[in-house]
Amino acid sequence: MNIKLKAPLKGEAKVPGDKSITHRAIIFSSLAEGRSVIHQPLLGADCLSTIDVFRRLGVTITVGAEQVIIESRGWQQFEEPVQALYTGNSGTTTRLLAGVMSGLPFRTILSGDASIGRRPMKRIIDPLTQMGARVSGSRHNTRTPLVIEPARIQGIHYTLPVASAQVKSAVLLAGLFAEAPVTVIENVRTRNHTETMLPVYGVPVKVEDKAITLGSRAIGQLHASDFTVPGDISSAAFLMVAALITPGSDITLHDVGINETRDGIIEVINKMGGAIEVDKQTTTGEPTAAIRIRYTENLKPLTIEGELIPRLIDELPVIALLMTQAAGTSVIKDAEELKVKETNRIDAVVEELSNLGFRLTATTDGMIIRSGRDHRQNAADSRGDHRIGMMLAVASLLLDEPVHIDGFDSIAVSFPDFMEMMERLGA
Ligand SMILES: O=C(O)C1=C[C@@H](OP(=O)(O)O)[C@@H](O)[C@H](O)C1
Ligand SMILES: C=C(OP(=O)(O)O)C(=O)O
Repeated sequence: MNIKLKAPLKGEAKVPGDKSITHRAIIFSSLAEGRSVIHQPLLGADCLSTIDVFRRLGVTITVGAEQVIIESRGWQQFEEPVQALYTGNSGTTTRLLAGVMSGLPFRTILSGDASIGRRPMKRIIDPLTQMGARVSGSRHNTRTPLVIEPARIQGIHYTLPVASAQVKSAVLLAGLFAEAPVTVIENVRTRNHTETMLPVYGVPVKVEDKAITLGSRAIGQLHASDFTVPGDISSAAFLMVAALITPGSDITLHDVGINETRDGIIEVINKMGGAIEVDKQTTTGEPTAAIRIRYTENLKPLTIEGELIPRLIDELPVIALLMTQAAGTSVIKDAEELKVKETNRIDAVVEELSNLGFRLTATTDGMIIRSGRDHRQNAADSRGDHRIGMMLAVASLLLDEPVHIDGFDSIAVSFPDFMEMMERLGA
């Protein structure tokens, strides 16, 4: 697709629902007996993959534009599937559901697309196996398809070897079925939606410093509940960066989730001197805000590393683009995890933006980003990765010629209305 976005961006918008939270709301609602309504869900392809899996287990799920209604007879009434369960392009679906399936009384097989087939699964197979789950993967237990046999799940005290909310959540979800308490220790904090949402669905969770604990057989306390999903800050990030880098822009994004484990991009924009105003809303559930962003000249370069990285992991491709507009050299460190996302996002960002003339160098754990641009080609490849596709579309705001982006339809994974929203804001 040929894309040339023009600015300035003006006006107000509401970004789609949070992907991580929508996945979890679908999972908890499907496991619980009764009727649950998810308000303002994300209906991107990844969340539809999670819905599809539970439909195959016999859960009735009605998808509307503003809400998803889940009517379940509870996990004990799930039907044994007669096919492998397809998880599409979604790492969250694959890893979280491996935890869930570990506790079910029948055999399941989880497999996804080619990208999922390249992503590491040993990180969940190891702790699940230690819990007594019978999970095996292809290629010496490192990849999908995952074959999961019924087993008695034991308690565990597990320290996460990688900062991953998906691994933490896989252990906690299997832990719902465990015969003894389950504790996960995370030395670097990752997104906390599993532990903050479980109590809404009736399951008490003890969070003490770095330790997250569930009681034994906690699944017994799970009940149906309604849930309102806030806007996804990871989707808002593309619009925020678009406005920051295009002269004359001034936009306000409403109802953006600003959970403290997800708000790293706000810290980055502030430290770079970007014009951002965060107006916190008083809500009972997830914290949200209206975020106003204006074009900013003379952005300051920045080095980001350490505990900040998990708080903005999915925003790094578009943050790297933002850093090309700073007056000096910026550095992203401690971000090796980018190599195992939908694609190797260190290589994808550095190579695709370098092809467009921007000045980036890959390092072992991130990248170095310099200011300025040499004119190069106007063709780029999303590599089948939604976040790379949208980052490249935002990059077109900085170019004179349209950019041809291969595989742009991958954006449907997390932000199907991205182009419509950009147009509504004047792009
Ligand atoms: O738990 C989640 O919902 C997610 C966790 C993160 O992955 P990791 O746990 O692999 O870091 C993130 O990149 C992904 O988009 C969603
Ligand atoms: C990494 C991502 O998602 P997942 O791991 O669920 O495929 C993402 O959305 O950027």
